Amino acid sequence: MTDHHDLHAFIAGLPKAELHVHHVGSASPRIVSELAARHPDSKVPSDPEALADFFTFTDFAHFIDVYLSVVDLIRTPEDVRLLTYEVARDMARQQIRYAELTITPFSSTRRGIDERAFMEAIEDARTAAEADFGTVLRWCFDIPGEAGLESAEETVRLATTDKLRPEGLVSFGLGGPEIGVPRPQFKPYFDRAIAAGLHSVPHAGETTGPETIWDALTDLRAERIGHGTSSARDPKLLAHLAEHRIPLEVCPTSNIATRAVRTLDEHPIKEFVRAGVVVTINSDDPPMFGTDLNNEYAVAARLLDLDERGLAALAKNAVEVSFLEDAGKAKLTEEIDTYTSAWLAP
Ligand SMILES: Nc1ncnc2c1ncn2[C@@H]1O[C@H](CCC(=O)c2cccc(C(=O)O)c2)[C@@H](O)[C@H]1O
Ligand SMILES: [Zn+2]
Repeated sequence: MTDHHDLHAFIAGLPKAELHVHHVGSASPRIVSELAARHPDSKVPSDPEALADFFTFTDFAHFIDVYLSVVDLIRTPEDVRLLTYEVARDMARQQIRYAELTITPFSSTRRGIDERAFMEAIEDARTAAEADFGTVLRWCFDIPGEAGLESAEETVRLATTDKLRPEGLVSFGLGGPEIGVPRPQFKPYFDRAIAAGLHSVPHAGETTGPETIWDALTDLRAERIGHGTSSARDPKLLAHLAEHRIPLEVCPTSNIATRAVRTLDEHPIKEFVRAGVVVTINSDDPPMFGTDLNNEYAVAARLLDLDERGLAALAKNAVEVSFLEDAGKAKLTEEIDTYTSAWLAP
């Protein structure tokens, strides 16, 4: 029988991949303070206690409001580089070896950051982070759906224009509120992104019902679903996800923080696994939700009653369904196996 403490230590050292985590949403209090000090007119508090209070949400709309006030702290290419590089440092401390970071370039270009300088800043941070911390980063550019089709056009343009498209870009997403923002209207933009070789990974069924997830599959040709929480209400959908091996990017603590799910014990992750759906564990906007990826693995261990082997299997799921190249996948999978065997050796 593994005790609780040992399992936490195991998770902390386990090499991991994260597939659903937002760029701005990963700004830790340390990073926020640094940005707030550069831009003292911002309404974001820099004191950690006041920040924890600021990061307590009444509902999803309130969360997006607060999220945008942190977006407002990112004003120059240097801010973008600092944020990206420091996020990678925080990831490396948790043994995150690979991450697909969701970036909303529209939010930065519409606030006046030059598009080329933006791309250079994230790419420079990516290269430096890999060299300095050993964490491999890839990008998902997402449309902030509520900002309308203008944001969709701008995002797909930035993602598919040869002179702009960053080397690390692997996928195309859709985020923000779902209520009142039907998915099918984004089909032409996803078609263009997919034609340019990007993978489709929209958020769906986080704050709306299973129909949104069907739309994401049918119209946006989703290869993985961000959250997909409400699929638990549709057995046919669960069977479809399982049969076609469409993974769900599950973010348990996020769902509680934004009030998409009432309590962790009511989280449907167990139903997903029971239905044979591939699940991956993710942190979404970790400092805003008072969590990190290690804590999300601990939550998953509790909800799914997992031991070390079960946790290693979850970590390997994420590697397998990631958009990392095959050699990188094989290397990280082997690292997970080696670590787990060494940990369990008598
Ligand atoms: N749990 C989440 N679920 C969904 N999305 C999440 C989650 N966490 C973080 N996001 C991010 O929030 C952004 C939302 C930004 C947005 O709605 C908006 C609307 C109008 C104007 C502007 C602007 O910038 O001017 C932005 C998304 O693109 C996404 O990357
Ligand atoms: Zn998300």
